[in-house]
Amino acid sequence: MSALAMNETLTIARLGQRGDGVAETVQGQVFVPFALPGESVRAVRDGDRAQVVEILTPSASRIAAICPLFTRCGGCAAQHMGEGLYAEWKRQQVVTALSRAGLETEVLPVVDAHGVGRRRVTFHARREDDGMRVGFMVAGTHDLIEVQACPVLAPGLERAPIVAQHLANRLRASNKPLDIQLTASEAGLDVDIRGHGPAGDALRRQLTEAAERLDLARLAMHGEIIVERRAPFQLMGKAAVTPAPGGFLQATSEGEAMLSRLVLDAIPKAKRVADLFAGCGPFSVRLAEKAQVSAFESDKAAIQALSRAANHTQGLKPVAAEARDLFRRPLLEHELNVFDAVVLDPPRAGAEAQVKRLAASKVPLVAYVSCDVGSFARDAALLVAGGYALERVTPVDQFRYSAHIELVGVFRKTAGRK
Ligand SMILES: C[S@@+](CC[C@H](N)C(=O)[O-])C[C@H]1O[C@@H](n2cnc3c(N)ncnc32)[C@H](O)[C@@H]1O
Repeated sequence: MSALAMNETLTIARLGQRGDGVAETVQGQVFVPFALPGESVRAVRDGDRAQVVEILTPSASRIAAICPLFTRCGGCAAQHMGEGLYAEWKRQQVVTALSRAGLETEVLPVVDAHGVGRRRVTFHARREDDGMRVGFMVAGTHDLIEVQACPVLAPGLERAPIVAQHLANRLRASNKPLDIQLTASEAGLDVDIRGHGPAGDALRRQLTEAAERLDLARLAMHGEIIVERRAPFQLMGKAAVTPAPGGFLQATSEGEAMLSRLVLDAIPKAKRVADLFAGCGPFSVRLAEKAQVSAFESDKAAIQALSRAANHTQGLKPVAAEARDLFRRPLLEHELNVFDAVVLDPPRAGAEAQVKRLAASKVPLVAYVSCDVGSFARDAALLVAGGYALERVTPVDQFRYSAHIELVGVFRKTAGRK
């Protein structure tokens, strides 16, 4: 904190996008982590940020955090918000982004999709004087905080902190900072370690022995499988999908099911559907219960996982899966026009190149799943300019207590290009 730090009383006017309280002062906005609208707080200010020293008048919406590490661990931003305030804060992020892009539509209430909790967690590990330290990053620092249990994780990840510590200890000789990602699957823990570099034969033997001892389903390094004792799978509709190590997965299984339901509801009669940015196929395998699906995705391993799952699931209509970079080689209008509906679920950057082609197409319905309200609003404006009406947006919360929000937007072609 600088020598200019000041201790003063601030009144919180609203919540910022990341969940900080925001006070309006004569010097401009001040962001106050863990303060709520309507609260008066004594705080130490440093530039446009301030740390609460004392809450003078607590908000009626303030609740007790469920985790003793809240405010120290960087994982959660919003355990102190009551349910109503929390849901409206998340919904407003969507409303604000759309209105900034000049878009008007119905934004439905936030759908809670936490379910039994997050099915994937990444621990950071690094060597310190007294051994390997394993934990989460402390918010805004490079410090690690050790975590014995994390209440936002699914029960299948209960052993995750112990497993991560054990694996980190085995890898201590490398002296490298590691990311240890653990995913709860139906067959047990699926682990992928990053940061170590290639494993030689001796280390592979050691890790195989560790996987036995820890009863892991699969252990990989940098996405390369060291040992697969049982194929780790996720149930997606009627399909059992084994994602590639470290491959994308929706954060909760409830979130994946909810996003899929919203997508299916948006395009109920479609007979030919394109699933763009399909990942390992959670939408494709569910859509294929009723429609012929063409899936596109840049990650070859994800496409293989999708194809394998679709081929092994009884009663699905054909699923054609193609590895394709949709930023560089988006589907063109003539390729798009054969579909009754297009589903797209791009990464945070959105899908500008693909959406420009979609805007110029004749596809009647588009279901756009997004994990970033800013890129969604930009892309939505392009679709609207191309003659689509944005009928509704449903925010979906699968990252409980974080500032993150997902959504499903439904677009219908109503006119030619404007
Ligand atoms: C938000 S994930 C969605 C995946 C899938 N729909 C799901 O629900 O699991 C975004 C996907 O886009 C893929 N992706 C990223 N960049 C891409 C690109 N340039 N072209 C095609 N796919 C891309 C990622 O590999 C990832 O699988």
